[in-house]
Amino acid sequence: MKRGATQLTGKFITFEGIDGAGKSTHIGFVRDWLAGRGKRVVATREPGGTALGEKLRALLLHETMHLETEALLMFASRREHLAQVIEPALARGDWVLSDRFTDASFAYQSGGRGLDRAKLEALEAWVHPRLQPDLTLLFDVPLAVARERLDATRSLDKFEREEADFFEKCRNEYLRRAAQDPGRIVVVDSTRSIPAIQEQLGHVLEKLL
Ligand SMILES: Nc1ncnc2c1ncn2[C@@H]1O[C@H](COP(=O)(O)OP(=O)(O)O)[C@@H](O)[C@H]1O
Ligand SMILES: Cc1cn([C@H]2C[C@H](O)[C@@H](COP(=O)(O)OP(=O)(O)O)O2)c(=O)[nH]c1=O
Repeated sequence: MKRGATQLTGKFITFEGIDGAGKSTHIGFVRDWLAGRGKRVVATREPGGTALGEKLRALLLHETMHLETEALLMFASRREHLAQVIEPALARGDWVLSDRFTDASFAYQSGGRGLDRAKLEALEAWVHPRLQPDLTLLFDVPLAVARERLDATRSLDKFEREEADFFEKCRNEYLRRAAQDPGRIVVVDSTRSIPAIQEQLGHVLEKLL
């Protein structure tokens, strides 16, 4: 994909879905799948992925703040992440796997919390006007399934403690975006078994090689 003046040769894959949908589980599989085919892979996450970004992540996940402050800090973390990690890796020809990217801001800050979508579009146009993921894997599960998986595993952060209605709205915004951009966003039915999902991921990845 052409991304403006700099020639970037690696591929950029993002992993999205509501909390507990299975993103972290499948990033490991995709990393191993690509490494097995000789690709150099950088696995990273948002918010975070840099020293500064991880500090912003700690604030974002644990402090109460104004909705616009939250959106701005998500994009501040992203700006640093692009400059320090994503763009240099793509320029080297590495594949970048990011646990969340800008679709998460639309799903959570706009879908979930109700921020005007136009404000996020403005931030997106500022922070990454030309770069979009080559592929976004949207792990989709009904809320009840995600909740059950999360409750079984870990203590919950600020976002994960939100009410059911919040996640329904996040999920709907993700699905709306997927319907609008089916060439980039692949919806993965994450209610299936892990091996069944991985078989689908293998087919999707083959097409990117
Ligand atoms: N398809 C699946 N079937 C059953 N359990 C799953 C599946 N995918 C993930 N899990 C489990 O659900 C929990 C949450 O998955 P995780 O990958 O951490 O989600 P996320 O990163 O999207 O929040 C983990 O314990 C994981 O092992
Ligand atoms: C990247 C991003 C994440 N988030 C939220 C979604 C998640 O609840 C939280 C952290 O994401 P995540 O890394 O998926 O959490 P975990 O490590 O617990 O699986 O940040 C946003 O609200 N907006 C964003 O732009």
